[in-house]
Amino acid sequence: MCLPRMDGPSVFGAVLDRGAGSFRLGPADVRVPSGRRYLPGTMIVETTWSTPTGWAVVRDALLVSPWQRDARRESDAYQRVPGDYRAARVLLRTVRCIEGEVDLVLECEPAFDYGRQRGTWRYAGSGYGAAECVSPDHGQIRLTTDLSLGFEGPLAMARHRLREGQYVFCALSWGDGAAPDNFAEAKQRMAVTADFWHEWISRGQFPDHPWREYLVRSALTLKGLTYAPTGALLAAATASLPETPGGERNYDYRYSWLRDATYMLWALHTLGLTRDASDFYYFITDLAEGESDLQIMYGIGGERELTEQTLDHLSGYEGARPVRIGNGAWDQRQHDVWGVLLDSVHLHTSSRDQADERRWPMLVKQVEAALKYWRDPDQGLWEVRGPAKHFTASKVMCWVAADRGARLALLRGDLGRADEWRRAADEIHADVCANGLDDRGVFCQHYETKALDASLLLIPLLGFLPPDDPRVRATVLAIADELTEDELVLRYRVEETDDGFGGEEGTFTICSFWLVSALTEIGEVPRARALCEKLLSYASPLHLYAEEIDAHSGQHLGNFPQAFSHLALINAVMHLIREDERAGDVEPLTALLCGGGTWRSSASCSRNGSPRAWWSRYWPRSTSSTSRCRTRRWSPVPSAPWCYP
Ligand SMILES: OC[C@H]1O[C@H](O[C@H]2O[C@H](CO)[C@@H](O)[C@H](O)[C@H]2O)[C@H](O)[C@@H](O)[C@@H]1O
Repeated sequence: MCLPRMDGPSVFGAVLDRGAGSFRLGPADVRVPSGRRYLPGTMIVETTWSTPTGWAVVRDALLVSPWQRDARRESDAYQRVPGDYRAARVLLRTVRCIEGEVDLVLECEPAFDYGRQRGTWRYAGSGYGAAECVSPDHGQIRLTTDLSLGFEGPLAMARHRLREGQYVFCALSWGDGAAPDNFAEAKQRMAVTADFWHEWISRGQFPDHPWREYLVRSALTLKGLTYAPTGALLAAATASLPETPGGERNYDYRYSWLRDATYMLWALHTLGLTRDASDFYYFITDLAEGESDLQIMYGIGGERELTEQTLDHLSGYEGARPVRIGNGAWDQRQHDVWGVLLDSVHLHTSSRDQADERRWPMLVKQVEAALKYWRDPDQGLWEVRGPAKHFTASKVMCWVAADRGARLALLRGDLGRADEWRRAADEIHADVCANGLDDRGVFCQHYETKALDASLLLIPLLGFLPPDDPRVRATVLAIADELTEDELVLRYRVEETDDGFGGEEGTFTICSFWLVSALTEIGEVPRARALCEKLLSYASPLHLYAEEIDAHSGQHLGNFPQAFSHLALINAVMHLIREDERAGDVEPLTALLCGGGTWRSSASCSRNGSPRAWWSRYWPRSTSSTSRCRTRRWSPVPSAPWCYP
């Protein structure tokens, strides 16, 4: 747990070193729970314990509260428009004994500043139920409980025999967070938090399908990675969980990458969850105004410098060192950055038929940057720390910037720019097709290699070429056959790519889910379905995914939960569900998404803001009603013949 923000220094960091702070509430004599789950549709975790004497259920939640209209504005005040709820700055834990009796123990041992500083406990008030732990340099945290607390050095403890039907709570609060005073209030505030999550998730449109729960959990996870005061979206909730057991590929992902964030919005859009997008665009617009070049990533408060350092006092997860915070990629040049932003804005703008005027100058700058730099080498979307290369995927993304820029310019009636950017897009397209292929007709990692790279699975997904193009088919199948371990996809072969680090890495989950989508696109549906089923079988018991999977052990590797994996899961699963609909297995999802049982005109499809399936954005499928919707949408923009009728 990191305070006061998700990118702050940890207070409980035992995952990276047993001495770096921990907080346990559970049975005294059992360490492994019988089961864990999220309460459906929420971010409340429920852990069930079986002990020799009875059963207990623990619920944990970061509380969300209705916004207090008279709330004081603080230094970390909202930069975005406040909604009805805000983070309450309280971690609430409740315990109920459901059978027999359970000896309960609470052990709270904070270690501030990534374990570098111990605090001092003292009681707050006249009883034993409230205490605060004060650190010399890092503020304080408070514990409020209906148990009786005592202190053993840096450890606050409570012991209690809980009998059937009894319940207790404890709340950890910080900043201006106000903890509940008693169990009744705790229960009520847990219910408000559940309401918040239920309200949010019910804005989405989820197909009635056996895989629905994977979609719901992925969407909630992406929402959980939102930093509401600024609109920033985090790549993952952790730092330095290793990509190789015992290895050195340990990075801090508690930042906002443009790439990760805009792909997150793409996935949420697919499910009809579009409202979070505008906050992120305002976040980026603020940053881009006054800056000549947009960075590839920012701190979640908009910080520009994210200098990497190692925390050598920490032993690392299962000994994987060094532990890194900050991220050395922050000042890299990665040429996909303009394309991901333009694609995302284009998707959201065209589905709403409205554009934000303030955003346009910022977007113009991004297209111009893509056109200025696309001929240069870069570090690529995998952020390699070896020499810059002419990465094929980066050039494709520059094409995306020009292509989406041209479409947006046309929507605005800016015919001059639309024409100029269309011609630039065609030039980049031709360059990629001339230099990015090997002699088999397979797209390669960069212009001077024959190595494969899973980022090229984006070619059909972003509409650079249609899925029935032989080069697309050859690339997708080459990756499926040659860049996999036990069918799961590597982002590249580490021995063929100088990424600046040693050692192996696991298969990249985003790439495996991209392969599901790409195989579906090229018509290899049984293979896509088998891979998707396999990937879903690797989900953690809470349906969460880390960045990577070890293909041999199934172990999740890297930071956790990782937005990349979940956003790609959403798009892969929706690809296959659409195939089911096309085969007539289930009610057409497209009809559900457009808000009724029958298709309306393309105009109503877009005007009511309903999300047309993202996969149908670029190429017509002659028999589907989606293509009617799409055909009308795209027809004014002149481009490659396969894109438009
Ligand atoms: O490959 C080395 C790089 O690995 C990390 O980057 C990866 O995570 C990013 C956040 O999800 C993602 O945007 C990127 O595409 C991934 O390759 C790490 O952040 C980099 O510092 C490191 O160089």
